Amino acid sequence: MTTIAVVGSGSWGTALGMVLADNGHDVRMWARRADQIEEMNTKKTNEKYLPEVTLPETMSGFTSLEEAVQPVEVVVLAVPVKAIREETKKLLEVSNRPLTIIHVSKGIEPGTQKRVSEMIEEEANGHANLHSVVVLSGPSHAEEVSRRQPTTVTVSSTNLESAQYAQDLFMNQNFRVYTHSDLVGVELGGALKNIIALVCGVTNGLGYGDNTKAAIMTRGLAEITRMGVKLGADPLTFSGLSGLGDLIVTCTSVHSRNFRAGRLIGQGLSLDDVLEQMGMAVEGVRTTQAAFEMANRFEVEMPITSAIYHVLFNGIKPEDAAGELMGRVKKHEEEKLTD
Ligand SMILES: NC(=O)C1=CN([C@@H]2O[C@H](COP(=O)(O)OP(=O)(O)OC[C@H]3O[C@@H](n4cnc5c(N)ncnc54)[C@H](OP(=O)(O)O)[C@@H]3O)[C@@H](O)[C@H]2O)C=CC1
Ligand SMILES: O=C(CO)COP(=O)(O)O
Repeated sequence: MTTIAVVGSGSWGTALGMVLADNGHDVRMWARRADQIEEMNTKKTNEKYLPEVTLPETMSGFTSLEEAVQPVEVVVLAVPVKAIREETKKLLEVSNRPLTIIHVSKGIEPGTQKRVSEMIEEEANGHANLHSVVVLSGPSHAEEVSRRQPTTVTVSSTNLESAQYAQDLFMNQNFRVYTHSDLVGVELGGALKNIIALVCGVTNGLGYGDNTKAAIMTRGLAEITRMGVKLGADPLTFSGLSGLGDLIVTCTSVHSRNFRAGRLIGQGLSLDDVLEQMGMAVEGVRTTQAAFEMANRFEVEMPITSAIYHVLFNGIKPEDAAGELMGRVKKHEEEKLTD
């Protein structure tokens, strides 16, 4: 039995806390809202994020980050990407133990174009108590994990032993965990598929059907792979769980917030209205901005990312963006990814 803190008690943090509790670990959940912690401790529910789910007795909630992390050497960091730097900083300040941080967030930071593990390492600069950073990613909606439905994910780290440690913590009969050595590819796949899911949602909102969805998913994977290879990832990683696997689940599942947000945009709502209506992390929006910057910076062609960027941030109508994509110059489908 290991004592583990989960920082962030939204859908994903809560579902992963349940997996750890099922595995016999003592799980200390942190949330910033006192009413939520009160609910989790007394009613054993988290109605806002995972309705109709009962939390295990071995999950306890804390509003004090210090209290939550004080006895632990492993933290699952489960906040939206925009909160990663702040929570990492606070976490390292209040802990006096060597920490393994398992991050589970899927996105890239606009402005810096950093992956989440890079943001964590940057914030830890000067702190002796960061032992290692692991990413956990793959096709895994919280709603299904919390109902103990068979799910597979991948963990990756520059420190293989830490990835194996995370694998052992999470692995059970319903939750199968693979290790992977390509940290860059695993993080990029998880982040960039959210953009493609947004676009699939937009096409759905426009009334387009399955041909369009298949086109966006396939050509989306092509541009994710193109960018990944440019940044040093193994192209094969994008055919794995954290690439194609997560792309499939996010572009096709009713649970996907990115897909649902995209659908509302396709139906004509403004981005602000959509984000307010969703009330949960829609990571694809900020990651679209970051990926658009990366495409320009590294001169990588990402036409689908570019189209949704102009829809989200420049007022281009979704149907006009679709027309632009279809009217691009003739192309050969196969491409050479490396020089
Ligand atoms: N949901 C899923 O199925 C999956 C999600 N992920 C990834 O996990 C990450 C978290 O997503 P998810 O749990 O779904 O998001 P939710 O929207 O369900 O929950 C977000 C959680 O983070 C907290 N939070 C939001 N902003 C801040 C902040 N600035 N500082 C501290 N805490 C904050 C929220 O607290 P409050 O309630 O107080 O606002 C809430 O507890 C995302 O990167 C997502 O892509 C990955 C795989 C699956
Ligand atoms: O990453 C996810 C499933 O693997 C969750 O996707 P959404 O954030 O779109 O719900």
